[in-house]
Amino acid sequence: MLNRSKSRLVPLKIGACKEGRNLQNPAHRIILALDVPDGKQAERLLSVWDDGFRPFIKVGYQLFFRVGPEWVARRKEEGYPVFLDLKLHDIPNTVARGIESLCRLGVDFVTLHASGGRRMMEKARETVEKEATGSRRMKLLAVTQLTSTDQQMLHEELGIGEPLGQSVQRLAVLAHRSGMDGVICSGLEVQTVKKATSPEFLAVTPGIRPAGASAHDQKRVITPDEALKNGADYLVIGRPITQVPDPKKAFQELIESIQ
Ligand SMILES: O=c1ccn([C@@H]2O[C@H](COP(=O)(O)O)[C@@H](O)[C@H]2O)c(=O)[nH]1
Repeated sequence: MLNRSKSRLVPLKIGACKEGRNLQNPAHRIILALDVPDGKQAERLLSVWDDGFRPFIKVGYQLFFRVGPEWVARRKEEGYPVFLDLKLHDIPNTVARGIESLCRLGVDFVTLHASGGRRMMEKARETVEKEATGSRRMKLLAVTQLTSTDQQMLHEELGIGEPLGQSVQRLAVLAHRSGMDGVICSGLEVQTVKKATSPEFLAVTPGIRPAGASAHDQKRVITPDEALKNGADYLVIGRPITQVPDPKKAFQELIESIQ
């Protein structure tokens, strides 16, 4: 439960996060994107793991705008590691104040756009430091270029002239220098990102597709196995698990493909 004894929500005990999870276990490297319309459907999906296993869950716009922070806080209370994928992007002060509110939920990861710039990211980092409880601090991940962006879109729609790989690398370096804990990038770019920053700098990779699966709207896709071989720390996977008749089986097959 949320502790409301003071005037604000007190962070809940963390069930698991990178430090608390055994990353030798491939199941702990998968982050399940809970892109479903409401809390009931999300809970039904999570209930397939009736053996006590708590997958790392990612809550994005669709679910968060429907269920709100209390639902997220409850999942933390139940022991789910939580990645809140809100991709914050605004003036530094507004992002910092938003981060301040999110820190109270005790979630593990939050995203913001690296293209918001150095000052925005630095202020976000200062805020999570200030709000940290004990050794526990929410981690900040900066989105480099969305995995739905390809070279043509980068040039023609976003007006960015540099090659896509170079843009990802440049934003990753900026994020690293601005105090971020890691980036969101494609599994195709992990080696470049780690080389340009540090091996400890987290590479969290969406756009994961088992061989032969539909890419949907993703452009820079890679198989789970290849992403891990490239050094990805976590694989974000949604539709290949959530949009199939047997999500537990799909999850299990993904794990087997990377073991
Ligand atoms: O660059 C990005 C940043 C975030 N995402 C999110 O990851 C999942 C991917 O879902 P799939 O169904 O496996 O494609 C989704 O929630 C995105 O919002 C991303 O794909 N790319």
